[in-house]
Amino acid sequence: MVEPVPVKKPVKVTALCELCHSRKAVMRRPKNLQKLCKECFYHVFETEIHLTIVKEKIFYKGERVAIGASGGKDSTVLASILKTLNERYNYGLELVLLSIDEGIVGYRDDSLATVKRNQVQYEMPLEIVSYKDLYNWSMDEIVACTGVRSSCTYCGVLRRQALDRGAAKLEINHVVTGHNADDMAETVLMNLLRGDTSRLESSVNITTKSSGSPIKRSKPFKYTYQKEIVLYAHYKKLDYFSTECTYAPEAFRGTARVLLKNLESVRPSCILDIIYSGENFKLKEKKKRDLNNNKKKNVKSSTKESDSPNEIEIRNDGSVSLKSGKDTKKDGHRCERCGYLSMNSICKACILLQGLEVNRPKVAIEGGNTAVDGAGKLVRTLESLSF
Ligand SMILES: Nc1ncnc2c1ncn2[C@@H]1O[C@H](COP(=O)(O)OP(=O)(O)OP(=O)(O)O)[C@@H](O)[C@H]1O
Repeated sequence: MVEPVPVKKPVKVTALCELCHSRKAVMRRPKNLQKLCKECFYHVFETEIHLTIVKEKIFYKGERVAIGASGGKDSTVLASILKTLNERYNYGLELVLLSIDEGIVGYRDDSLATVKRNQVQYEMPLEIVSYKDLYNWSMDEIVACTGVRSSCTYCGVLRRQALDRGAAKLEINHVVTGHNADDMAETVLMNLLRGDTSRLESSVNITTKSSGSPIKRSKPFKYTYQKEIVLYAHYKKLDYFSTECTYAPEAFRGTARVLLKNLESVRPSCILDIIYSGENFKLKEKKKRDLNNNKKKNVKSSTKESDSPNEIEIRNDGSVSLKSGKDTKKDGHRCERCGYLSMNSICKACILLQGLEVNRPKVAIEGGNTAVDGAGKLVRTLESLSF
């Protein structure tokens, strides 16, 4: 009997890193599928963020900067990398962690514990500002009053102001957040799909400001892929909190996220390409005016003009948008209710809070959770808000 010839298994050639050509590649870089070793990945990841900071002139030497620290992966990597770059390139920044406690039991209390550990790990001071102290409402109470569906709108408006107020308390004029390229591309897609061309134009700015506020907000991760942030945090063994917020993500953003993930899987560069398209989108002046006029017609529920300059718009997907009205003032004006800087006579946070106050006794009497999911109920809730 003839012995079978042993089949030689092909020798597995381990891929070498495409940058250093000497170390073993351990990953395919999500942005361009390049095979890289860990060290080269750290190098390109950190250098690209440094180049964005320099090119966009995000900081000036000696600036005091507050890092919006939620304890999640993005802001934890942001704190870690700003510490590294600040030391490596001598930016001369004074970095402070600024956390907002929205009052979401079982979520924010746990993530704040992470930020407190980060405070020690990165040797940065930490300031915590809570919704309850600022607004006398926690997010849990707000959701009990208005329902889950609009929670992101309330939380977003209140958080932006809370970050500004926290920074002002620290006498800091610049807040950086961990918003990344995926977040940017999602926002562009959402505005595009809604036909919200006026927002589309400004949604890709790397530095922004709330109306009337002296505090800048920047996004050093504007061109940084979420998957790379996760890989960096993983390889560097950073201490971060990975649980999703208890309340559902903004409904339409979730849809845009799924769409973006599908697009990314067939063409990784599409995230940057979408941002690039957003950056080059410019409205003609006449179009801008026409759009503003058309928007007024679409408003389903509006505040009394004499009482408040803002309007609430309920979109088809059930999400809520606050729009600036006619009574717009110049920078440096203060909200008539809370006294905080605002371009309108009443700031967006106060508009929302006033509506909530009307419903607070009802929630207390019913003693239960009035949270509702349906867009119809949300519309009724908003219609019942009086200003
Ligand atoms: N409670 C908070 N306190 C301070 N900053 C916050 C807070 N929540 C969000 N931010 C800032 O806004 C950025 C974007 O927040 P978002 O809610 O989209 O979370 P995310 O994409 O999961 O980010 P992260 O992973 O940092 O939590 C965060 O990276 C952080 O800089």
